[in-house]
Amino acid sequence: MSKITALFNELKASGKKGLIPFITAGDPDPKLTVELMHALVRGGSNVIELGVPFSDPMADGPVIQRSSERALTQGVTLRGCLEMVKEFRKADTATPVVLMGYANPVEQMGAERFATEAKAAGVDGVLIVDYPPEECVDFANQMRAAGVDPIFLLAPTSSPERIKDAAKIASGYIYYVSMRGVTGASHLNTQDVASIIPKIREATSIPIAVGFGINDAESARAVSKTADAVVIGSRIIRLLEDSAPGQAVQSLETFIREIRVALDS
Ligand SMILES: O=P(O)(O)OC[C@@H](O)[C@@H](O)c1c[nH]c2ccccc12
Repeated sequence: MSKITALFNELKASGKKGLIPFITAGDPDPKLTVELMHALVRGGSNVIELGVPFSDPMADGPVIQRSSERALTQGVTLRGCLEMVKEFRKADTATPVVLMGYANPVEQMGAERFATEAKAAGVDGVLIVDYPPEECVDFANQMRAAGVDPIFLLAPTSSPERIKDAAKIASGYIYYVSMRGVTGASHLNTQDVASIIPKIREATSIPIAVGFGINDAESARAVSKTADAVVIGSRIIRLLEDSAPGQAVQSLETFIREIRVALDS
């Protein structure tokens, strides 16, 4: 059983919901990423979604675009991201890490090689934004063969066929994007989310994480009523942008703890 699956089983058994924060590898400073990852865990995160910076992140809003640019300016590559996971694993072998990114860097490395190197570095899951489930059966199988969970996105616009395709090939969890548009939007409608999740559950028993537009304790708690886990990205990146130098790690831990408390209450 994969580490991600085991984690969701544990959460379910204890009646808890998963907290999945997103940070971009290398932002604000490549030297800080591993420390930020540990702060996320101390605050009560269950899975870390680590973004591989990319020059043309079409699914991302301005906040994560800026974050990606800052990381790229400092020379962060896919290999560099894998090095960071390796470094993180020296002190934390338990917390699942999901690498999130776009197809281009993965294709440059080659999917097979990527799968092996990701696994060797300690990556547990991969989410490639521009890989739709129906076109990625081989990719999903390659990842699974290497022991890495392939995670796919579903959206309000996903057809019943696509939901079925994703259910067939995904493992770990399915990522339901709460709304149309890009990351960092501010018009989350938790009622809409609540009405679609049962439809996905009809097609699959894989846990469902929901992201896009969750930016505080209240929205996290509301979404967690129907989802198995919540993903928070842009709000965290903004918090890192706004932190005084030297304060980022502590502010992040404090913010995550606040969300943890809300999810558990
Ligand atoms: O930023 P938000 O609205 O909190 O959404 C999560 C999101 O940032 C993270 O999961 C993510 C970052 N880039 C993505 C691209 C596609 C899907 C998801 C993502």
